[in-house]
Amino acid sequence: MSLLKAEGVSKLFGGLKAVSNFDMYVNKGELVGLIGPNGAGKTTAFNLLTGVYQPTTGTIDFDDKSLLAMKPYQITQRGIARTFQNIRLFSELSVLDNVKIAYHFHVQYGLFESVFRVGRYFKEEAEIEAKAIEFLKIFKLDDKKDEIAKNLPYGAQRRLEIARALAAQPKLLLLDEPAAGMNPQETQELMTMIRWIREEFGLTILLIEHDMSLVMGICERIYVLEYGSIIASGVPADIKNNPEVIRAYLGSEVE
Ligand SMILES: Nc1ncnc2c1ncn2[C@@H]1O[C@H](COP(=O)(O)OP(=O)(O)OP(=O)(O)O)[C@@H](O)[C@H]1O
Repeated sequence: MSLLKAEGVSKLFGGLKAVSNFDMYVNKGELVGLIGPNGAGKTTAFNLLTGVYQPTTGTIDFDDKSLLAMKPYQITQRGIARTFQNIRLFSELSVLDNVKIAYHFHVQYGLFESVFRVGRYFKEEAEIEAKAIEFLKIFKLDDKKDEIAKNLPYGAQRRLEIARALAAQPKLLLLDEPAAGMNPQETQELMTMIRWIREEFGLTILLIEHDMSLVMGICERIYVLEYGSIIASGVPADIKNNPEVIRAYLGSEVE
């Protein structure tokens, strides 16, 4: 059953068709890749799926309901969390606070209790902190919980952004170039973490990535975008050998 389904989606910026007649689905529990050369429309597609942009044409359904006209925060509440190509952390806050903030939507205490800090407030704050630390552990960040986010090395900031997205308890996680700026060893570790969280949390994951070893290594299905249109889709072995894909990536290895 598809959790996410986009049909005939286009996005025009003035005369430029950044995304054109985009059809894709992601089944529950799948790990799907979205690849394509620079400027192909990958981030625009993510921005359409998360309500940052409204499509010029087409429909987007998530969990059997339309996402059209919904604001990004409403889409997060519906169960889609994402990371960004250019990391967007609360850079002046601690590592721990970055993850705790993601629980906002789930916190149950009312205004009285939060203002006067009584009863349930303390219990829930303690629970939130314990859960946030669990997420930090998954991403090997628990020993850095009190550091200011902006002082973390780049690879750790990327992992923190994923931990924060996960803390929003999404059904679908969208990762925009999670391995960007990571060295091969960090990329390998990240692959293991992505596989693990998918299993552990029963997540569905859609990721954009330029690192072909990561895409080919973990994705079950891949969509290839070029000039805003999907030129191929299928399992990694088929994508690797697809002449259209090789042409689009002319000069670079699809391995
Ligand atoms: N807000 C915008 N206004 C005008 N044009 C835009 C806007 N956002 C993206 N574009 C254009 O749409 C096209 C697709 O851009 P997009 O960032 O989605 O590509 P991408 O595949 O994510 O690229 P990259 O791999 O370099 O991140 C590009 O030509 C880009 O210049």
